[in-house]
Amino acid sequence: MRQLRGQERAITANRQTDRAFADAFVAEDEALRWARARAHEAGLPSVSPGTGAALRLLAASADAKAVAEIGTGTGVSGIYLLLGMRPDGTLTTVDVQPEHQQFAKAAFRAAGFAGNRARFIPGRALDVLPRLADGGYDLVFCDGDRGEYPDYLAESLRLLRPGGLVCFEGVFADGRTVDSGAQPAEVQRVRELLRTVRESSQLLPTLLPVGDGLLCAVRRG
Ligand SMILES: C[S@@+](CC[C@H](N)C(=O)[O-])C[C@H]1O[C@@H](n2cnc3c(N)ncnc32)[C@H](O)[C@@H]1O
Repeated sequence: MRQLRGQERAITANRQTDRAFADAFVAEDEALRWARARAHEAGLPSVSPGTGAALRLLAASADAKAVAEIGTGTGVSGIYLLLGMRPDGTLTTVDVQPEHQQFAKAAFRAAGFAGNRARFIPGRALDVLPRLADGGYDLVFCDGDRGEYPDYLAESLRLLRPGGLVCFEGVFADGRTVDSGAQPAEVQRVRELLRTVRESSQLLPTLLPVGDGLLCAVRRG
């Protein structure tokens, strides 16, 4: 392997330090720590504190009343979204594994959210999303199967109201998205998503370097 020179090493270290600093900037309470611990036990990734805080901020600035989430997991991202949403807002969250959703349900309760703040739908995203209302959502957060991200985009554009936001977690794919070596189909689908979002005249995008990369775009009015 090529040896890193001093300056390159310094840049790498600074980026890692900055990322860790941004994550440590976010204070997580007992409910979030509990949800993270359940994810860790199940071998499941959950959004980083920095990504969670970005989602909370986006939900708040969109004054979100209706949010759809693909990939409930154990509820880490869901807690952040609920914290940013209006107090009368509802999170509709989809996961193919109902046992993950049971943990999320308990985590939302521990975080102090009333039961009617979240609607849990078990099932595969591409089976469930077509049943959700056109234009009925202020924000759609995608954190399910990366190989399906371009399909989630098509569904999200239908679900979002004009001015609504779509976000995709993990678009760096642990550095594989920018790696010039051969990559699996899942990474190629993420690249396809990035191209489509960047070239769409319907969307105003940005790629936030939080966690494993959070691609966000506003659907133009
Ligand atoms: C990375 S985890 C989600 C973590 C969660 N967003 C959090 O931060 O706590 C991905 C979740 O997506 C679910 N999933 C995977 N493929 C799916 C699909 N096709 N449809 C719905 N859910 C899916 C998995 O069961 C898993 O719970």
